[in-house]
Amino acid sequence: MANKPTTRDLYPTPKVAAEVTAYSERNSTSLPQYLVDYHAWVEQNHPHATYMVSNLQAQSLVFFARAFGAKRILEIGSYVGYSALVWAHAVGQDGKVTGLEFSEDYAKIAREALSALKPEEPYDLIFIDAQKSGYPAYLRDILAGSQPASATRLLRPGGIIIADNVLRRGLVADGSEENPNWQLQRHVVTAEEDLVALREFNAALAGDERLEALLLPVFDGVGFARLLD
Ligand SMILES: C[S@@+](CC[C@H](N)C(=O)[O-])C[C@H]1O[C@@H](n2cnc3c(N)ncnc32)[C@H](O)[C@@H]1O
Repeated sequence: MANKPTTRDLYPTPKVAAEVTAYSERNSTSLPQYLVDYHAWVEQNHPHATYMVSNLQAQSLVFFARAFGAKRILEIGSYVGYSALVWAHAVGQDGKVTGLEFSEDYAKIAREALSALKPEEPYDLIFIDAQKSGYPAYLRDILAGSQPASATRLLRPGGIIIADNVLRRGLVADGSEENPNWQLQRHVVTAEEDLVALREFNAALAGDERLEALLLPVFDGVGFARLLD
């Protein structure tokens, strides 16, 4: 019996993959026009526009947030606020979104900000989309800050963690030189320390008994976890 096709067999050329993405975007619930316009404006005016999630990924984030019933969202890594606006759209007027973004010495500032956060109510969803080498520390801080007995938890029981870019063009799973992205992307997109940190993060997500985890090979790799306690 033939094996099920892999992602590469399913979308074997960049053109097919682009058509599939555009088709999926058209056949998913639309984003409001102001979000699409803001994304396009950032693409035209900011040098690091590729930092942003795509519009299709934004559509998926809105869907997940609403399906999870998330009303209070913490985002680590906001850049110029596109995904924060997307979360705000997802949660609506009675929701709350907190975005963390650094200027200098970011990891330290963000970790301090994260540790200093004492929300009146725990968050329902935490989105990690910041400096990749910090992912294991963010996860440790989230778990330490969400102890079952604690009166001021960061993430509620049953709360969701979503982490972006956890596969880094496949280099996290296959960091060998045979991976064509090794030459192409390694020095542009990611550093070896990022790959090491992302492997540690993915293993921690899957291995922690307080979490139920799912790593989806969509976009640049999206890690999901549900906090059980
Ligand atoms: C991939 S971009 C975020 C993109 C944004 N989530 C979006 O989709 O529109 C990552 C951002 O995280 C910021 N950053 C990196 N490490 C951070 C940290 N430890 N705390 C807060 N912000 C951080 C960077 O300045 C950068 O703007």
